[in-house]
Amino acid sequence: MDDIQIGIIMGSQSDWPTMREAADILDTLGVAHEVRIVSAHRTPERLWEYGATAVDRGLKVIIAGAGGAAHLPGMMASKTRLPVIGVPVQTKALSGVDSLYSILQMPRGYPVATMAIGAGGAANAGLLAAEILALSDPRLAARLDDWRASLSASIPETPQDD
Ligand SMILES: Nc1c(C(=O)O)ncn1[C@@H]1O[C@H](COP(=O)(O)O)[C@@H](O)[C@H]1O
Repeated sequence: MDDIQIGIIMGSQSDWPTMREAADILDTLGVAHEVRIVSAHRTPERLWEYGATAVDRGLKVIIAGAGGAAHLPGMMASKTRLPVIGVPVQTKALSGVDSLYSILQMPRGYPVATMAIGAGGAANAGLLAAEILALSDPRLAARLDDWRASLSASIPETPQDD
């Protein structure tokens, strides 16, 4: 794998079962990435440092997952001009709708590309990050094309009995 260009961050250890879906798809596509716990609420200095150094460290895309009052993706978008892809983590109390709205409703000027709630959203975050890198990486683009073709090929034309 090449230099690390994608950072996956999450608000808590408890987000990892969801966010590892993003890491898994990047592993499958051969895209180097790092994974960190960073919380706007609990580790604000860590968030500030991560955002302030992200460009100089060579990151190209940040995937940020958080649940509930999910300020992490938006605060990271405030701190770096790198594209931030937000993943709303499912919550017990409000099923992740709280996370979704927290991440989605950014003020004009600081966008967060917001995925679906939960594991599917995390996997799509990994894919979207890879698609962004593939714009300037033909070999990754070819791997993505292959991955998409094999997904299509795995879908039967008719429903099967169990
Ligand atoms: N939303 C945030 C932020 C943040 O946005 O900075 N930091 C932690 N959290 C979220 O709190 C939830 C519960 O965390 P715990 O399980 O650690 O209590 C997690 O989903 C995390 O993303």
